Parts: sequence; C-alpha cells; structure tokens
Amino acid sequence: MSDPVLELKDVSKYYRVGRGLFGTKKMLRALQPLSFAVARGEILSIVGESGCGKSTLGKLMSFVTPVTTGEVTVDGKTVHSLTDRTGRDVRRAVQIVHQDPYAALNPRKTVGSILITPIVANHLGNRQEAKRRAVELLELVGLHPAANYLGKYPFELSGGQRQRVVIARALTVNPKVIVADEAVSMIDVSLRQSILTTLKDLRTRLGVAVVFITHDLALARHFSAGHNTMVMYAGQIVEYGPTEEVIENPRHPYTAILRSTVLDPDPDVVHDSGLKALPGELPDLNVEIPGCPFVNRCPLASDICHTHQPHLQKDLTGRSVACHTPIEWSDVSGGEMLASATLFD
Ligand SMILES: Nc1ncnc2c1ncn2[C@@H]1O[C@H](COP(=O)(O)OP(=O)(O)OP(=O)(O)O)[C@@H](O)[C@H]1O
Repeated sequence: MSDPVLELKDVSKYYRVGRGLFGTKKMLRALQPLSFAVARGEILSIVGESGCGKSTLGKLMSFVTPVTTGEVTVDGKTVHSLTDRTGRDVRRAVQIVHQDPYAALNPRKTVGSILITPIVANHLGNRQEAKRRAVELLELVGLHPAANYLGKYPFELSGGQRQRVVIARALTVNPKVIVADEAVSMIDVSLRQSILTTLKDLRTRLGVAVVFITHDLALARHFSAGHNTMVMYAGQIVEYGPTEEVIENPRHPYTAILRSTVLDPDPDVVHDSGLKALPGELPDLNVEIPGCPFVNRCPLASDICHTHQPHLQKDLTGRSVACHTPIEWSDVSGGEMLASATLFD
C-alpha cells in the first residue's frame, strides 16, 4: 500500500464473558487475528451485521481498547500500554467519533470549553490560540458563524450540530485518522448527507484518513466511492478492496447476499437501508469452529468450507476475499458483468 499511516498486524480481541466449569475463564472471540492498513487520506468503510466486530475493531484502532494479540501502529510507532504517557502522540493521531452525540459531550461545559481544553492540555497552543483554533474548527465542520457557538451548551444544539462539535473536538489534536463509528446513525436522515459531506471535506482539506464504520452497505457505497470497503463477518474480514468492485461485483457470497438484500439501485441515494435480517444466524463466537464462519448460511458452501477456514487472498484486481468458492465474474457484453452464481434470485 502507498503511504500507510495506520497499520494493524495480526490484531485479535477476546472479551472475558464470565466463568465456565471449575471457574475457568469464558472468553468470547470478537475478532480473529486480522491485518490491514489505512493509507494517508484514505476513506475506508467497514461494513457488516450487528455483532460482527466492527465497533471492537474501531476501538482497537483508536487505542480505546487494548488488543489481545497483535499490534496497531501509526507511522510505524506503537504504544505499549493505553495509559502510557510516552505513547500519547501515537494515541492521539487516531480519534474516534461515536454514534451518540448526546452522550459524547459534557452537558455542563460550553462548546468553547469542550474545544479549548484539549488544545491547551495537549500543549498545542495557549488559551488565546486555542480559542482561535476552536473558531476555525467550528467553521471547518460547518457551524457558522462559529463565534456564536462558543458560549452554547450541548443542550442548546440539535443532534446534527452536536455531532459536528464532536467532530471538531476530534480535530483539536490534529489527528491523522478519524474513526467514525456509526457516526450518522442517530442523526436525522435529512441531515446525514451534509454531515457525511463534512467528513469527506476534512479528508480533502486536512488530508486526514477517515475510517467509516457502518451497518449500512448503501451508505458505505456512497461514502467511500473511489476508495476502499471492507466487509466483516463474525470477527473476520471476508472481503476487502475498491468500493465499486466489492459492492457492484462482490466475490464473497456474504457480500453478495447483503447487496441483494439492502441496496437501492441508485448509488447516490442516501437513506436508512440498514441490513435486514439474513436467513440463519451469526455463529456462536464462544465456540471455535474449524471451517468458514459463514458456512451455515452460504448457498455456495462445499465440503472444504466445513473443515478448513478460508484465508484472505488478494486477486489480480487488488481485491481480497476469504472464501473457498468465491463468485467469478465475467465481462459478457460491453462491460456488463455476469456472475457465475445466481445468488440474487
Ligand atoms: N465489552 C464487551 N464485553 C464482552 N463482549 C463484548 C464487549 N463488547 C463487544 N462484545 C461482543 O463482541 C462481539 C462484537 O461486538 P461489536 O460491538 O464489536 O460488534 P458490531 O459489529 O460493532 O455490532 P453493533 O453494530 O451491534 O455494535 C459481539 O458478540 C459483542 O456482544
């Protein structure tokens, strides 16, 4: 990859979820070891059903939660503990924006204080410089005239305005990557588009990379058009590559089924098209299974899928798929693509 800024190497996450027989620890495998990188200024969408590990991955890459195994690095540097002062610069290079703008802001602090405090605390300017920077950031995230917002309390703002303040706060420490975890899912549908545009503008204006975590394939297609999309299933990456390739000509049967279930035919339509329930259930993450985690829901499964776990393999188009029986596409007439498998019936 050209110019990676954030790299995850064999990163996994197990949560302790109680005690089993004889007091043994019961662990839930939220993420299998996975590796990928985010390039400077890249937009990467991460999509998948509820429980597939998207938020866990977002928390690991922004140093909110420690990894169980593996390593997360920013410009080749890592942190050895999430509270280690020497790793502060590395940690603050990745900022996370959560879905709930109501819970994210201290109701007793003004917008000015919310933005000025981290700038001063991180020695990025004195109070006067911090105030100037706060105004700049509010303008940047689309709150005009910015000076009017400094004295406001969160309760005086709409959900969309609060989320803009949350994004401005993330920018106070000059991050290299913003992880937006379902950042518009609690925002009124009519305001989503403009917040997404603001996030995209940050990439253009500041060169910051944006990792966009969503359960909504249509939003991913829209937001990361021209960039990359990763599809997750049961704590694993099942498909990864250029957004148009992954979503228009999916090679993993899971991506294909998601696509046929949820997508609006118009790629420019942004609306609430969350994943509908697929037939079957996610596998039990408490149990280690030998084969592919999707095997019980997969219409293309063959014998090997029950016994051997498929690994992510890159094809000639630069897309990676973890599947023993990936869908083959062929160009039949003047660019029209035809799948070998009829998953869309
Ligand atoms: N702190 C925790 N302790 C125990 N299990 C957890 C914890 N956080 C997440 N999990 C479990 O890890 C798995 C992955 O959860 P995660 O929240 O990362 O998925 P997700 O794809 O983001 O889903 P959602 O969109 O519903 O948040 C789930 O089975 C979840 O119940």
